[in-house]
Amino acid sequence: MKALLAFAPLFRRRTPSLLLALLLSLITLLSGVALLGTSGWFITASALTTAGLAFNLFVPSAMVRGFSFIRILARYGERLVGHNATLKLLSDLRGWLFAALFPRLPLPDRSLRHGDLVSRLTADVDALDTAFLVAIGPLLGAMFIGAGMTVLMAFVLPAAALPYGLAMALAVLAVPTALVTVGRRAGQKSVAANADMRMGVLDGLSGLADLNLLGALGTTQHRFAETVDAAGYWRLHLAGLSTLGGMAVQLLAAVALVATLWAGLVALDAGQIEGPVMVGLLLAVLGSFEATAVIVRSVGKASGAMAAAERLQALTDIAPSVMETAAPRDLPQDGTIAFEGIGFSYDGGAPVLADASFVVFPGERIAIVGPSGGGKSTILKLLLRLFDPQAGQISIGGVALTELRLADIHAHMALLSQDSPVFIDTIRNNLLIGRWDASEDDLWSALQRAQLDTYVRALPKGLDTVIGEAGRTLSVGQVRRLCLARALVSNAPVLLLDEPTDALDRQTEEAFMQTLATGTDGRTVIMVTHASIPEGTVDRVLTLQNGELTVA
Ligand SMILES: Nc1ncnc2c1ncn2[C@@H]1O[C@H](COP(=O)(O)OP(=O)(O)OP(=O)(O)O)[C@@H](O)[C@H]1O
Repeated sequence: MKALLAFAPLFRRRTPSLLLALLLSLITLLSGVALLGTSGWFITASALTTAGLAFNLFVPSAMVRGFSFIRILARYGERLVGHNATLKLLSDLRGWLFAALFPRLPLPDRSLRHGDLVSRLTADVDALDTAFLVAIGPLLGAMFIGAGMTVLMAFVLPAAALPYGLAMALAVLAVPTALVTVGRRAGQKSVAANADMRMGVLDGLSGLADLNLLGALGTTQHRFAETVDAAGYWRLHLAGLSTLGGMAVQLLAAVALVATLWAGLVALDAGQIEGPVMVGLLLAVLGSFEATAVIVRSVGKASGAMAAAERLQALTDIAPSVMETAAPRDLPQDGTIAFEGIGFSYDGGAPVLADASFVVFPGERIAIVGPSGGGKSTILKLLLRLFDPQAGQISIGGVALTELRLADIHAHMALLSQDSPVFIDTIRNNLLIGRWDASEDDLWSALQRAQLDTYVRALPKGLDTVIGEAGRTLSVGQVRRLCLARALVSNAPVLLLDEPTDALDRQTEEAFMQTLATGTDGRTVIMVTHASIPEGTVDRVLTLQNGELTVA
């Protein structure tokens, strides 16, 4: 519940629409109760009146028609306004989540696998955005109807007011509270099992070929079946609780009905109430309990929403790997990058860098070589300020990275990482991510420097060819070259290239090195590589060994 309350500010932003939806839902419920009450009174009164001569048929029949008309319109309006507010809430929640997520990337928690993150980004957000519509709204509506009916009873049939009020309070407050308390664990387990199921599907699909080749498909299927069984078990558990809750509410409705009938008959005998009014009241009592049936159905959703809120909140508990400075300085004109006495280890583990230093002047091209796992890619991550070093300082033009805006640092340096992604989109749009206002000529020039222009020109749709998920319609080497072209399209004065020639054949690798020597338009280049570097490609080669950098 505390986690759910943490999202109150987001709900508050949509207060007017949510209040309107609540008002319309109240009108729907009230007209439903009034419709039943009036019908009961009308039918009984006309049956009791001889030949209907002394009874005015027109007023009650107009009321019945009026209430049913109001009910239809109010329900339609409630759905329209409520769903509109929910969709807006959905976009607010997604915005909140991405804003919370970005400063925490790359996530340190390795247990948070891709599928689990997808689950949080989709199912958990969905469970939370409908919390008002399916849980909070109906609960408030039923409370209002219950209170209103109790007041009405106090005037018309005082003896039934107390039992009715008690039964209603139990149905609206005690039953849902008990269900939420008892169903809390099942709600959490159900949300977690659903997330596991989603992870199983995503992992299974992406690793299907390997699992097949390794003969591990059976084991994976078996594990997936267990996850599905667990999800089914907890869902059944929640459904069972919901059924029990429904039974409890029906029982309370029966108690309220019998108490009203009892008190009504006594009052009728004493001449304190008229027969048609008593029948109308009885039907209104039945109608008012309809509002509580929705709550019971919603309790499962409410438990799910609470568990989802906890899982989303847990993301914000992860400390961001770097903190943005409160008073940032502007990027200096001088683009000299200084890496001075850097000591770094991941999460307090073994040191990756120890007293590593180098300086790159604007327009210089340097290569960093060294053994695998030595920390070369880590240097690029530190330059982008994805992590802060524990010792030493990294600066641009004499200003420490910690004093600059993260957005400025990221605009200043374009990265081609070992796992740079391509998106299910056209080649053009994949390139435009580098610079959204790049011209057609800029795109072709970058493709040519990345040695991909001949291939793209031969495609029937050229730049507008859609590449599949994760670039499936391209070879690994072509994906690398496309990502390289994207980095070249960007206007960033510094290019950080992590194994840019990885997966390229010898000929393309040599051509790329040539491009690097002549086609980087005077930009600063810091390249991490295992490839052999032809003479004249870079100004300096640094070797990273045992956490220290030396000139090769
Ligand atoms: N996010 C991370 N969390 C914890 N340890 C990490 C992380 N990233 C890298 N490491 C570890 O830090 C060390 C240096 O990794 P890094 O990727 O910088 O090496 P590298 O020299 O680029 O290797 P390669 O040439 O194989 O790409 C390795 O031991 C690696 O396991």
